[in-house]
Amino acid sequence: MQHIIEMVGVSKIYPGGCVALRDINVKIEKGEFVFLVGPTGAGKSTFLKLLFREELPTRGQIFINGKNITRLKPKEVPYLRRRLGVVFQDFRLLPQKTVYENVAFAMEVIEASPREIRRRVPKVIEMVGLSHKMNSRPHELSGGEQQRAALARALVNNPDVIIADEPTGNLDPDTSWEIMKLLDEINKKGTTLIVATHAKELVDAMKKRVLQLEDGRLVRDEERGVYRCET
Ligand SMILES: Nc1ncnc2c1ncn2[C@@H]1O[C@H](COP(=O)(O)OP(=O)(O)OP(=O)(O)O)[C@@H](O)[C@H]1O
Repeated sequence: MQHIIEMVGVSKIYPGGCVALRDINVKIEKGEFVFLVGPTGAGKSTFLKLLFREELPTRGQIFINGKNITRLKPKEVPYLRRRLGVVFQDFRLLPQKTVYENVAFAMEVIEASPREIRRRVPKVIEMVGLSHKMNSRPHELSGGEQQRAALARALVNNPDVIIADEPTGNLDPDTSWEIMKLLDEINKKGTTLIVATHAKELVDAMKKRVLQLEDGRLVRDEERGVYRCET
C-alpha cells in the first residue's frame, strides 16, 4: 500500500553541526490526523520543513504520494508545494490584503483562472466560518479569525496534506479549541493533517495518532495517543 508520506532513515544536521533529526522512519496513510509532539528543540519544525522542502535531509529519503521529494528538480518544487497546505503559529497573512485577497493570492500564484478564483475563494472562506470578515484586513481580525483565514489560504488549492506548525500557539484556550475542531472537520473531509503542537489538553482530548520526538529521535508512535511529554 502506498502511503501519502514516508520517511526512510531521515537525519538532518544543520550547518554548524546541530543534529535536529536522527534516523527517522515513519509512514503516514492518506486521511490520517497526526500530532507531532516533543519538548522545545526536539525537531518538530524541522520534521515539517523537510515535508514541504524548506529544508533537505542530510541523509535518508522522503516520499510524498510515492514521489521522492529529496530528488526533485527545482522546477518540480512548486508542484509539490501545490499539493501541501501550510499553516504557522504567526498566521503569516499579507497585511495589506483583505481576507479574500489573501486567499485569492494563493490561487493566483499557481495561475488559476480568475473565474475559478471567484468561484472557489468565497466557498473556502465560508468553510472556515469567516464569510462576514471577507473584506477585513488582518489587523482588523482576532487571532482566531486570522488563523481561520490562514487555514482558508492553506485549503484553497485543495491540498492532499495540511501541515500545521503550532497552529494554536498564539491563541487562547477557547479559540484554540475552535481551530482544532476546524482542523478535525477538514480531516474528516479527507485531507491528511500533520500538526506540531505543545497543546497538551487538545492532544489528550482529540485521541489521534501521536508521534513524539525527543532530541531528534522518534521515541513514540501511538494510535489514539496522548501528549505525555516529559522534558
Ligand atoms: N536553521 C537552523 N540552523 C541551525 N540549527 C537549527 C536551525 N533550525 C533549527 N535548528 C536547531 O535544530 C534543533 C531542532 O529545532 P526545531 O525548530 O526543529 O525544534 P522544535 O521541536 O520545532 O522546537 P520548538 O518546540 O521550540 O518549536 C534545535 O536544536 C534548533 O536549535
